Amino acid sequence: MSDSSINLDELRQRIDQLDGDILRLISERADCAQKVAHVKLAHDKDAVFYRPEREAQVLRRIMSLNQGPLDSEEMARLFREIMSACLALEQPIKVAYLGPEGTFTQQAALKHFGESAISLPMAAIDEVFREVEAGAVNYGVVPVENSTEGVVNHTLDTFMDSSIHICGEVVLRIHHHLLISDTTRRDKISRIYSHPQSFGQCRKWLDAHYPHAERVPVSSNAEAAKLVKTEWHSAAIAGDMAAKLYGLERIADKIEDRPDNSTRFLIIGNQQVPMAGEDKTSIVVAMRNQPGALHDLLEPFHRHKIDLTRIETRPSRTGVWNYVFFIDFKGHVDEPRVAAVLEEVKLRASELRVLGSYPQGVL
Ligand SMILES: O=C(O)C(=O)C[C@]1(C(=O)O)C=C[C@@H](O)C=C1
Repeated sequence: MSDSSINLDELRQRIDQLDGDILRLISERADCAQKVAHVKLAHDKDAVFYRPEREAQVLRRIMSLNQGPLDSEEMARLFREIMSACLALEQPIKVAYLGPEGTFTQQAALKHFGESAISLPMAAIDEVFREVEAGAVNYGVVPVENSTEGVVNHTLDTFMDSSIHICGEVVLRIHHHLLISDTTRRDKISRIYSHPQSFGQCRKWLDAHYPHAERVPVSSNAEAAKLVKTEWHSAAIAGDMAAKLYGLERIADKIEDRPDNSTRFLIIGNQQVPMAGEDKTSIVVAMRNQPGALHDLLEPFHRHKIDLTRIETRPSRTGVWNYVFFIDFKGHVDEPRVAAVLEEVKLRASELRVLGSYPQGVL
């Protein structure tokens, strides 16, 4: 036996030993989570099992303890899955997302809740809201803004008619690929299907590589991938999940014009989330139509040194809501300085609603 094979055997024995230890520790952890569930139920028969603030703390702690060789994000992803399985033991979590299957929103849902969550596709954003409001699912996931294409107006508009809370956020790096099926003639591609936002995100690449192909907008990237299965002269722009789901081949990878192309998704639910330590708050404010309204609204944030991360204006759909602003800022409503700012804003606005305070996306 050569030296290298002795080493290999020894190393594999060590790995077997470690796997046994990891297995025992994960089982012990799962046992603890089950006990946590009993404690929660003993206090409240309608106990809430999913705790976004605790999950964010667990993942941040793992990332700060990690010393390699795996990188911290990779390590956090492994713990994400362990926690997801532990939560499923407490209560299987149902999550509605903007479908169909294979969309980036499904990818975001799984990134946030882990693979043990039961994810259910919905045909439209308002359907995701409705399912959560009706209690048919525990949580929902909807896209809210893309770094290249901007805000998803439909999501913001739906918040105006809903009493739902934001419980979390997740940011997903969006990589688009050009996909074909096994029957596609790759030298004869004359039609490309995708979602309008994805066409927007890959405009320059398409102009350079397929200037003459017809660009056909469809309701989702997954739908685009599905259509390509049956057409020999068509391709689709979609992500990894859709490619795998429909067994398509990637003939060009990462064709988005901006390498940092990412989409932010919101987790919506019926629960208010306690402070995690690094939180964000989203509010919607209606101001009367008068000069200086926006300045009046923002001035208290500036004075209390609160960091705004986003502000969007949407047309009001009722008489009362003249100007409607969606504002995100760092901090939690339970922090005194945030509570003070909101008190001031309330005096200046015709309407103020806190959509939610929630942990800043960790992964
Ligand atoms: O700490 C809790 O409340 C738990 O239920 C345990 C646990 C975990 O596995 O760490 C599981 C699910 C919750 O969402 C948060 C954390």
